[in-house]
Amino acid sequence: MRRTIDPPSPSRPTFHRFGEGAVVMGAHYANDPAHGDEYYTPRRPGDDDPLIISVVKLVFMLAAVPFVLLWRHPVATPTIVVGLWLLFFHGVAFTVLTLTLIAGLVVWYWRAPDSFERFVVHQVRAWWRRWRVYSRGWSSAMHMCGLAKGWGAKQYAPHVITVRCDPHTDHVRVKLLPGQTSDDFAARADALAATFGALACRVEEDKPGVLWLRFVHADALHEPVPPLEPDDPVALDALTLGTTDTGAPWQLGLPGTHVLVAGATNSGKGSVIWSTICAVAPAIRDGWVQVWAVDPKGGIELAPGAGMFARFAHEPEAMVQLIEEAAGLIRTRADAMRGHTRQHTPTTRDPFVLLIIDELAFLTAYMRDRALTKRLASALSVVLSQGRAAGLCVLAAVQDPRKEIVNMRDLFPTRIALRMTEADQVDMVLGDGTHHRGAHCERIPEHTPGVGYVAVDGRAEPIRVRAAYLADDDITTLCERFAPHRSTARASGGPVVRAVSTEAEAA
Ligand SMILES: Nc1ncnc2c1ncn2[C@@H]1O[C@H](COP(=O)(O)OP(=O)(O)OP(=O)(O)O)[C@@H](O)[C@H]1O
Repeated sequence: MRRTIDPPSPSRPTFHRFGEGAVVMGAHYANDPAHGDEYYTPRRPGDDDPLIISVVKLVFMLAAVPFVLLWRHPVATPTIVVGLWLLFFHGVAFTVLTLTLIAGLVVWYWRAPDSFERFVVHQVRAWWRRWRVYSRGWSSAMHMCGLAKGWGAKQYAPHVITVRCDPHTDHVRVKLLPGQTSDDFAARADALAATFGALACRVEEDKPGVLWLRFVHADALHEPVPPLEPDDPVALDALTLGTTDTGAPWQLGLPGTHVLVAGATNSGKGSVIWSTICAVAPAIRDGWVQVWAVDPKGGIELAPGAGMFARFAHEPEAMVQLIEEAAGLIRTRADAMRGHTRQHTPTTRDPFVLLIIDELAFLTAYMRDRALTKRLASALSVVLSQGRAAGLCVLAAVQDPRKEIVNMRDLFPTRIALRMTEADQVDMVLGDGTHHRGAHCERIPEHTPGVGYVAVDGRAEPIRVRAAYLADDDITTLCERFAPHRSTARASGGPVVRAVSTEAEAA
């Protein structure tokens, strides 16, 4: 016959020592195999609290309910609370109107998050930043940065006109004090950035007496830009090569200019070259743009794209020959154009030529053969001085922009400065005063290759950009998609042969 043991009263827990049975709180059965499996019913802590503690706990639990609801139902809870509050204090009509407005905002955010962000989130952030940052401490910040002025007993600070925000930058439009110039602010840019807790402050003149202070809080160019799908048909005067730090596309025009890309080793000069080739690729396929490529680094950088090139040379003699050919083409075109037109129009019979020279300094300064150097200098001066009108654009990369290395620097109207080793190289590339106006190329981190500054016509301040990056696979894909038909370009140091254009083929 089985013996039963009555459970003890829950209000009076029984404790046992190990060996005698399990020590548990609450109902207990002795660990006696003769009476079946041991079990116990654990009691929740606090069951035996005095009344006052239980009441306090209950109050805390009730106070936590709204937070728990908000946590679990972040949209429904505030909607119901706001709805009830409106209904109670403002009546039905107002409640319906407000809830409709809120629902409209929710739908806007859901259907078009980009425009919602631009017109609502950024606007609210701008109001907040203006009130919190650019109003309260503004005068004292200007004073501390040496940008306030005194007249008699009074002190004056520049006036904030507008504040705009995007995810990375605060744009503050400021009216200068009499006697101030944008250079005064540019000289204090680092101090302004530190005062307002920004990574950098860029100063841009808006109109006389008014400027924009761009306080950069996060680097919009931190992440690499993936390869960009080229426009088809190609617009040669607005090729998209990457992105600017405002998120806008970085566009470059080739007709009527030559482009110099300067940057230390591994600064990403190759990415500017490949982004340009990618942007003109559909026109290469269609035959009205040709790429002639010169790669003094033994063909390593440009060889993967040889299938896209009408000419390709990487041996000293062949490279000089190729540039002489370009000079010859320019002379022929100039003869044909004289008296008819002043600007070349590209066609498949007479295509626009993009002459790419990777590491120009090798050709101009480091080539040992003096005869070749002389031939090169003469051909290059024709190409750079007369090529623009004749439908030829030189895109050249250089590591060292010093005058003695690139003595033809001034013949490149468009310049791109990537990461540099020294601050004084910036003005050599982008022009006097650009470093002072914010093009701090020596501060570009090594881990962001492809980031640089570009001087833009009509704007005193350089813009910060990042070129799209094409990995080897992307270049292979590009060649497969856009190589011109029956290209006869060869990756060799020997003579190079013109690619057959579509129109010429048809003929
Ligand atoms: N735009 C870019 N975005 C991300 N990574 C890049 C970009 N451009 C280059 N890189 C990376 O940086 C490395 C060096 O780039 P690249 O060869 O273009 O530099 P470079 O300036 O031409 O150097 P060098 O003068 O030594 O030839 C590349 O292998 C690539 O990994």
